[in-house]
Amino acid sequence: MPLYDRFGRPVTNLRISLTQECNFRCFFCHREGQRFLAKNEMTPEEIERIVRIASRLGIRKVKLTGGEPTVREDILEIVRRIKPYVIDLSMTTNGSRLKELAKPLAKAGLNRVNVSLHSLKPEVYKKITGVDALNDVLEGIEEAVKYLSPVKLNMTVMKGLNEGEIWDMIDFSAKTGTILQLIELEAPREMTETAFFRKYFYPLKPVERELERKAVEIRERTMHRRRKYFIPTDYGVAEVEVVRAMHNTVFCANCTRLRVTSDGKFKTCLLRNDDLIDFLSAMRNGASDAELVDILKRAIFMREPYWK
Ligand SMILES: Nc1nc2c(ncn2[C@@H]2O[C@H](COP(=O)(O)OP(=O)(O)OP(=O)(O)O)[C@@H](O)[C@H]2O)c(=O)[nH]1
Ligand code: SF4
Ligand code: SF4
Repeated sequence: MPLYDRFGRPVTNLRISLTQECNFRCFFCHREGQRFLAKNEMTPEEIERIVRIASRLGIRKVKLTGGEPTVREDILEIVRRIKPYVIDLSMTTNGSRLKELAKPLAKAGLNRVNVSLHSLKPEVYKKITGVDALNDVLEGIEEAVKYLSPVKLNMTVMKGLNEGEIWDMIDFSAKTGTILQLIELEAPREMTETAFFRKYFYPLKPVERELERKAVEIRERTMHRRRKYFIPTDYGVAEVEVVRAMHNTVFCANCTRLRVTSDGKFKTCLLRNDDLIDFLSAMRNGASDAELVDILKRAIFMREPYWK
């Protein structure tokens, strides 16, 4: 049985940032909301221990994130160590190393991947990510579909950059047998009035209306109450999920996630930074499992919906 927070939300997912390092330089990167660069990374043993403890409290879904998780040399060991405690073990990646890693990751126990793919145009891709890696990523996706299905493609939609590619991307996802996630740019409250946010924010509500009109079927996930649209294309039916978090009270009311920063702190919300609870120091100072359970429970108690 999972634990519930004060707002009646079960906590069933752990999103673990393995590193803040990344081989890309996306200009809008939020690094899982971790504002300060941390070099102090958890070891595979420490990651395994916190996953084992969380699994005892009903947290059986784990997502590995970053930075870029595959830049860690010990990524296969990490996956191998935590898989025994996890039902759904997934990773969010930029896809640049998937061509060589998809098969070994699957063998180590990874179930699925989400790959960032913001554009199919090499020049736009480079403008967004800072690297000329579109071909590598496309090859990585092809490999991932063989071993880590279902593969989700994450497209953060930004005004003036890639909003004109949404329908091409829907075709591409049908063609490749992947699921497309259209993601609205998001930021904490204090940043929503910045020139940067105003410049790139592209609201997805109108796109959702169009998807609604074209869909042959619509399903709703319990997680965030996100809607998934089944859209007919020339290549078969595409599955399109919309991630629209900004000012979305329903999204937050159905959030079941707890985050772990790369330097071993629980983080209760992507958009908050006043909510960090250090467990790694306690672990390194000899804390017992029972003490770590208490720290985890404290983090769950602190959780609250960001948009209320
Ligand atoms: N505000 C908010 N945004 C989120 C949250 N989870 C994911 N997102 C957004 O969705 C993007 C893609 O998330 P992913 O890491 O692919 O994970 P996911 O799609 O949520 O997870 P699965 O569907 O279970 O694979 C992130 O970069 C965020 O912008 C969340 O809990 N809160
Ligand atoms: S690939 Fe991901 S972690 Fe790396 S810079 Fe881009 S958004 Fe950030
Ligand atoms: S409370 Fe809302 S903003 Fe915070 S992590 Fe959950 S869904 Fe995201």
